[in-house]
Amino acid sequence: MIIFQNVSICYPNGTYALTDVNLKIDKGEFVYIVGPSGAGKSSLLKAIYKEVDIKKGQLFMFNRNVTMMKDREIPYLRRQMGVVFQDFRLLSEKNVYDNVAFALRVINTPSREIKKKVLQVLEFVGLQDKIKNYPHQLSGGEQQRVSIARALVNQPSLLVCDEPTGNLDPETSEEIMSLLNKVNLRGTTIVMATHARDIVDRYRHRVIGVKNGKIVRDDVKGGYNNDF
Ligand SMILES: Nc1ncnc2c1ncn2[C@@H]1O[C@H](COP(=O)(O)OP(=O)(O)OP(=O)(O)O)[C@@H](O)[C@H]1O
Repeated sequence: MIIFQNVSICYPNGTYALTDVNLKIDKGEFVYIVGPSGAGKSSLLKAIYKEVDIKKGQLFMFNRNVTMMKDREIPYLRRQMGVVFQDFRLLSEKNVYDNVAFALRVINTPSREIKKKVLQVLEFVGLQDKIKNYPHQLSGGEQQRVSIARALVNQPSLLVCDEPTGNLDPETSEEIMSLLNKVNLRGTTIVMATHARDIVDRYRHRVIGVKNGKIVRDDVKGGYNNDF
């Protein structure tokens, strides 16, 4: 599903965030990206959702070479994935229903289909009773559920999560993790950058360690460890 071949990423100011990264992620996998602050975890995710250019190497996604993809093609690629951030990034002036529906409206989905899909996904994340609430009327965990619902409403095969539990207390983080596990069990591939040692140790999945822009470990069902 995702193949990095000797990928390097360099920001406009000359900082190399990834150098010569080789990585293959198969359909259906759940992969943690771990590593110290500034290691390149978010940059690796940004390469996947095409927010940064690839300086060197090749990136293949969904059986396509997307390395030099034209800007106008990027929205079509992004429709095949959902992205979840630490800070939720909800639209504060829209209620739960409209935050989720927005993702479908921008691609001109018929309104009857929007209603069906939005209600289904909100039930899946357990927010069917809060559809009229605004983000400020929700807890952090509920806001993250809305952002997961928004990421999933278009039924993507890939979910990219950048520190999805970074702003949540341990108990709420557990709830979000069990939701993400449920998503993965339905067949969605998940790539998740995290600093949450407890979570990586408790919900065992493949662990990729990044340090100084390089992959330094890749363990099947590994724990967090300190020595990356
Ligand atoms: N927009 C940018 N412009 C220039 N350099 C950047 C930019 N974004 C990140 N960097 C640099 O790229 C490197 C990798 O950053 P990245 O955000 O990918 O790390 P990270 O592992 O996600 O860190 P954290 O755990 O703190 O979020 C760092 O040296 C960072 O300073």
